[in-house]
Amino acid sequence: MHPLQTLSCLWGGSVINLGTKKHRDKYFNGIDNVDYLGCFAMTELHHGSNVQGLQTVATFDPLTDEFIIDTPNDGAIKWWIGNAAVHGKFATVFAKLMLPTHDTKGGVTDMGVHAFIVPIRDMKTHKTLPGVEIHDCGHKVGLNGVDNGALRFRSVRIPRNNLLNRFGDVSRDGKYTSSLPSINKRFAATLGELVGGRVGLAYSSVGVLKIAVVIATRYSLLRQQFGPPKQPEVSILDYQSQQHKLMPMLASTYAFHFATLHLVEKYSEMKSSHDEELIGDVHALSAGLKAYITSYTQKSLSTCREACGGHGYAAVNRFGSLRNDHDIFQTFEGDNTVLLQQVAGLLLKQYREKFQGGPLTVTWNYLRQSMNSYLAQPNPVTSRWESEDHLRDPNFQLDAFRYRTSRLLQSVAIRLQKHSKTLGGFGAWNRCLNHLLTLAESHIESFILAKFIEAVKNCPDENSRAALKLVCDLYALDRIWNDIGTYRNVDYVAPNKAKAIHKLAEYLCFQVKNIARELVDAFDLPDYVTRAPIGAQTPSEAYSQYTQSVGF
Ligand SMILES: Cc1cc2nc3c(=O)[nH]c(=O)nc-3n(C[C@H](O)[C@H](O)[C@H](O)COP(=O)(O)OP(=O)(O)OC[C@H]3O[C@@H](n4cnc5c(N)ncnc54)[C@H](O)[C@@H]3O)c2cc1C
Repeated sequence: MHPLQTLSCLWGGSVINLGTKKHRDKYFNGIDNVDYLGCFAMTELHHGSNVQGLQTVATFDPLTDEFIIDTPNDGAIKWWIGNAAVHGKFATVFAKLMLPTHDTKGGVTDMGVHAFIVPIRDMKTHKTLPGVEIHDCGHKVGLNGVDNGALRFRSVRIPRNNLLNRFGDVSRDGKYTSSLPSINKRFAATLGELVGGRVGLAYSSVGVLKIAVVIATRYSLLRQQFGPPKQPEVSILDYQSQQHKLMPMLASTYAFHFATLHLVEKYSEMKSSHDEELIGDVHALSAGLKAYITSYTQKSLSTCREACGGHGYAAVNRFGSLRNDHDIFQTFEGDNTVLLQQVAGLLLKQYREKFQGGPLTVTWNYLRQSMNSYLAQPNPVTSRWESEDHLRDPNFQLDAFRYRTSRLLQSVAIRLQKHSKTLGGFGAWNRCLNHLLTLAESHIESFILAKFIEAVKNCPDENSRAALKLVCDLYALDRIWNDIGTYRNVDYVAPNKAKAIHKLAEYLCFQVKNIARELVDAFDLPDYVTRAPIGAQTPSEAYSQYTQSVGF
């Protein structure tokens, strides 16, 4: 998805999802035909991740039936607001809703953060409206095709109807009503409506990863350096080290492809059914997959650049711009470290509910089955099994992933309980933070593997199924090997089995290399999408396109 589309989704999505019929009637067509270009103004100079710390205020004036939007100090200047500096006509401004208390002292009550539609430029002249001050946030590391602006409001008056009132409303006489009982519940519902952006980012990040993997793999097949004495040079993908850099990445790209397809499906199901359980699932999955995949892609972009040597550094071959433009995917729509903590928090909630006998939602269901067996010691017999059939058995692979998640979950729950006695909840959480992040990543990896295994099983064509199975096995065993210390520490894997896993993972890298061209071609990305001469689909054209790009 193009960043501009993400931006219009954020602005449009906020009006549609946080507003009610009157807002949809008034704004939908204008948003849809881009007459009403707008922006999503949540972040402030002093607060990004901590949305509840926002300081912009919207005070209700019962005399005029308006809200007055104010930036009380420099820390509350809206910052990084996409589309604000150049094109935006409207902004969805997140501000604390203040209601007069009707006492003699003229006090106000803070009802928590709400969203308001604030016009920022004149519809005809495009001039900035009175009371609104806008500046460009300046040149960025990447994504400079989209402007990001800073906004200050000085007593900007907007009609009461501009409150996006799906989760909380103010009546003509200044009374607050909401179907949700507390500020925290309203806040969660408001942010919960914004998961669409994360779904889009997770999906687009896989798109970026595909482009990078396609370029690096095709070039690695073409490029030749060294070889046995008096024999032709070999392709750099014949080197074990190059296979190790790129083939698990190719396998991960396939794994993420299936996981994000599932996420998009669940998201559209959620949008039509409004099913509570599904909403919880999609919230956790979108946070986890966005964080996990965008971090992985960002690291991979550097690996691909390096894997293509000097020519990988030529701007025309795109790794630099992909790396710069994608980098911020890790931060916007929720910082990855913050999002993973939400996943860990939800896992702990499920863990507590399990022990209180409550139901588990579908995505987490494996915890019910696995927790019981994993609280016992690993089986000393299976921990030694090392045959290829066993290691390539999806049951073993999934069991290993889920075992790790369950152990991490159980141990962090115990640690949190212990530390909270002396450090309090916040301190205990911070003491266990790295453990919690590992837990969240482990859960997401388990989910991704489960979806990959399902995709292999459902693949109708026998040859493609065999190829996918190979790729899936590489994904699983490479991940287990990466975390072999954890498995060894608890004797889930005995030394002989650890060795066998490593050997097989290396062999699978080699096998996947043998079908690497077909695997990248299957992404069906034409040259006008990859746009990197060294990654040209027709190998014979790669060098000539590249030399032409510098003027030969
Ligand atoms: C190009 C760009 C476009 C953007 N577009 C928009 C937009 O259109 N609208 C909008 O409202 N915002 C936008 N943003 C803002 C963006 O959403 C925020 O930057 C993002 O949410 C992160 O917040 P922050 O910058 O305050 O980071 P911080 O929260 O200050 O994070 C800084 C560091 O602290 C760490 N950290 C913070 N809290 C915790 C914690 N609890 N535990 C552990 N570590 C923590 C983070 O992991 C990070 O490493 C944009 C930003 C950029 C750069």
